[in-house]
Amino acid sequence: MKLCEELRVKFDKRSIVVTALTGAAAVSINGETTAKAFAFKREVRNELEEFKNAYLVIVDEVSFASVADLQLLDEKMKEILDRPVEPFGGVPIVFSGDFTQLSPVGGVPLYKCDDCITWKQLINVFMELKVNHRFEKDPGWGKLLERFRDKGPTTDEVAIINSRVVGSHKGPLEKNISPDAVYATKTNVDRMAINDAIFVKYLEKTHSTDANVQPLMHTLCIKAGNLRFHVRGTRKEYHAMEKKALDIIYASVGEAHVQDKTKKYHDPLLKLYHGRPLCINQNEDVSGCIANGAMCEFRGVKLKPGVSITDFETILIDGYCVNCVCVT
Ligand SMILES: Nc1ncnc2c1ncn2[C@@H]1O[C@H](COP(=O)(O)OP(=O)(O)OP(=O)(O)O)[C@@H](O)[C@H]1O
Repeated sequence: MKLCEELRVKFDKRSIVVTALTGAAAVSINGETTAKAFAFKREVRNELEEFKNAYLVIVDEVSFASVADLQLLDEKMKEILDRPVEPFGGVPIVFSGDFTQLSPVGGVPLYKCDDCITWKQLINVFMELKVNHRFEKDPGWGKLLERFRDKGPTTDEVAIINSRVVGSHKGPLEKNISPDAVYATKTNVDRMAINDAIFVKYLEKTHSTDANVQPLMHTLCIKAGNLRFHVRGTRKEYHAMEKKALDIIYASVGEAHVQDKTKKYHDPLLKLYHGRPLCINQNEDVSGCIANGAMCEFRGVKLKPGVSITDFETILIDGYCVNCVCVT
């Protein structure tokens, strides 16, 4: 920016359009999602003025882009920049990413389509970064992961990886693991089980099993109040559930199982305490870091008008008394 000032070249917030395919990736580079910057989900308004000084676009985590995404980017950039013939509206793009990481959800990955002109014919420079800075303090582990990525691990390497599994007979003890360690799970059901176990451990340390002791206010469960079941064979018939069925759902069913009509997942019983790490699941304000996949921590809830703490009920979780509020 300083250099542009010196050269008297206009530099504004659209001179370099910093984007990433996912909200979480966009947050980590102080950018926005590619979809938001280039109107993937809406009509193009008159945005030429805003983008007239754009001379570079960055699209990070390109492995998440499908062939359709790239074609849409090409179309939208042509339309926004009012240059319908020039590929991507004539603005150079830097795509960065690693195709051995995650692929697009429900689309064809770019490397699988030979007819994708926007990808196969328009890329004119390819740079591979070969220095791995991430593992500077543990180069042996870095090399092992590199081989894992390229060819798959050897038998000896599998043994080394397994020796680091927490809870295994050879691996480190749970008490020696840093409190900010994160779990990697294969499925959402595994994630739910770990989250529930962490919550119960927290209750063991902080809560009472005595019904006469007032539950602590730093912990709160939020219960979905309008759970109904869909009558099989009908399109729109829903029935209320009996208390017994509801209790089973609150106790044993989680966000990985419950979808609403719009296919969004919901936890029937959200278990929260002050400081609990959470993952945001919507792109609310990507430039303000409130983006899908970004981490945050629970500080408190804003009750709806007309609801107060006198509406809290006490529920039992593994025998511990916990505050709960119902949302409908
Ligand atoms: N040139 C460099 N000198 C020193 N450290 C660096 C350099 N480049 C990157 N790093 C460090 O290496 C780590 C990984 O960098 P970065 O997140 O940019 O890599 P990446 O390839 O984009 O990773 P990902 O695959 O997760 O997107 C970071 O901790 C970063 O600070």
